[in-house]
Amino acid sequence: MRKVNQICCIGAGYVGGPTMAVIAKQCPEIKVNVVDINQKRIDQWNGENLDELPIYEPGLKEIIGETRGRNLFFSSDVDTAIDNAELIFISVNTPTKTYGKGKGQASDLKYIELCARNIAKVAKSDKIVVEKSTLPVRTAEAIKSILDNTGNDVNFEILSNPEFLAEGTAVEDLLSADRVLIGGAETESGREARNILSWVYEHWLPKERILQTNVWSSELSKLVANAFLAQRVSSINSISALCEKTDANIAEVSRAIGFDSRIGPKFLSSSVGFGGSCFQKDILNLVYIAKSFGLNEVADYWEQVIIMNDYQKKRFADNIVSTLYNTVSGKKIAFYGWAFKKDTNDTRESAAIYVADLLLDEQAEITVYDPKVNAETIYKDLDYLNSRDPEENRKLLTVVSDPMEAAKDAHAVAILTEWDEFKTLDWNSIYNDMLKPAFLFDGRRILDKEHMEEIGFKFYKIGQS
Ligand SMILES: NC(=O)C1=CN([C@@H]2O[C@H](COP(=O)(O)OP(=O)(O)OC[C@H]3O[C@@H](n4cnc5c(N)ncnc54)[C@H](O)[C@@H]3O)[C@@H](O)[C@H]2O)C=CC1
Ligand SMILES: O=C(O)[C@H]1O[C@H](OP(=O)(O)OP(=O)(O)OC[C@H]2O[C@@H](n3ccc(=O)[nH]c3=O)[C@H](O)[C@@H]2O)[C@H](O)[C@@H](O)[C@@H]1O
Repeated sequence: MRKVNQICCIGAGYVGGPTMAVIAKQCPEIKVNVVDINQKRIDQWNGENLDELPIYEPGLKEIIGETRGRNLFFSSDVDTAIDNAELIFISVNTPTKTYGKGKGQASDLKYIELCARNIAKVAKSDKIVVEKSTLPVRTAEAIKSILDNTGNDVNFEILSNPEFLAEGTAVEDLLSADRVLIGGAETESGREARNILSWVYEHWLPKERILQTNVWSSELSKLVANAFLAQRVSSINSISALCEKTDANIAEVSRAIGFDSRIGPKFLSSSVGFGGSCFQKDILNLVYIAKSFGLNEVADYWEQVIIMNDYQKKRFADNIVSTLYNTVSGKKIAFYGWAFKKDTNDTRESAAIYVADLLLDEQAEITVYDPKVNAETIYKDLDYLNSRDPEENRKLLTVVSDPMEAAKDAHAVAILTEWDEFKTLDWNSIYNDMLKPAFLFDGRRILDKEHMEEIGFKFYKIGQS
């Protein structure tokens, strides 16, 4: 079987960086070039200080330390990397469109198309092009058409190889993936290409976990996997609202249903709402695709997952306002956490952004503490919503590097991210430093209600009355 010596990955982001680092670690004989047009990001990947990589993921800096300069290279020289590689991963962003047809729902494929055109322009020898980005079903057709019609008469084989890692556990997820999915054409060259990609993963994963399908099943499965995962979160969050009205406890309900092996215990933690760059984007894309085929009932069914998630974020913010005597104007509210989940510095679509925005509309004064997210990112997230002048955002919201400072003289503390360190804060001191009554809103269910009430807090925990 043919093997490959050089791999290139276009896109050095949350997927490209960790995925290629793990491939480089597990396949020392393969040279892996990760390229990006964002020079700043490349410089950060190449930086001396491994604590300042552009992406924070547990275990990542150790792997970068081991492989960078050995068989893992980061560069902005996209063309040379394409030219040298036999296998090219496309791992660029595919955000929701913000303009034109499909605005607000369809995926924006302009970066994908640019990559395809770049490959077509540069390639002088046969290439296997791998869709690593999450793409609408049948995108491979468009990529193939661009490559075949504008190329230099070389043969391109397109594979779909969606990524299933979750942020915060990316390295672990890559090293012991539940499965790797490879979709390819049912032709001799298609099968050969699939086997070559499978060989890369077989360096560390058992062959039974490497699934091969046709391209369209692979592309669609990625959207469906995210839709099913998000649906579980919205389902349990819908029930959290009911628990708060009925004295049932969402943790007990989750546990009780999760014991059923057909349901299973994972992804049943009620929260302030799911965030992250992909759940919402991928479901909206699924909704758009269904609509474009006239499948309106299918589209409505999945759209409800997003509607429920928006409701959960709004419910949390509304509850803060109504509990604080129906006004938060001029009141200091401390936000613990801004990232969309623990162990990542990623804030894309984080529930915290939307909760903050709703409270800022009510003229609250918010002070944010997050162990991994900086002020620049937080302001960028808020400004992006365009709800008020950027100066107003900076006036009403401050960012601090100490949780005690955030809580000082606050009317309320709200937990937006489940960082482990929040569980062991000195909650007695926090209580003492706050105005009374001191309100505590646990949007991640990480604190013990009885204990917090013993300290003196007026405590609200999502999914529990
Ligand atoms: N973030 C995650 O946990 C996961 C993301 N995905 C999917 O993977 C894809 C990438 O996501 P992320 O890594 O989070 O995005 P990201 O935004 O972190 O990284 C994408 C990178 O691609 C670069 N880029 C864009 N166009 C380029 C071009 N023409 N040439 C070279 N570089 C270019 C950008 O500068 C950026 O650094 C998306 O389709 C996403 O849906 C899939 C699984 C997990
Ligand atoms: O395509 C993607 O981008 C990735 O999306 C998710 O990964 P990620 O968004 O990084 O993180 P998750 O652990 O799935 O969490 C997503 C959101 O749901 C929330 N969540 C998760 C689980 C849960 O029980 N409750 C809950 O509120 C999290 O706090 C977070 O805000 C999927 O889990 C990955 O398999 C997928 O590859």
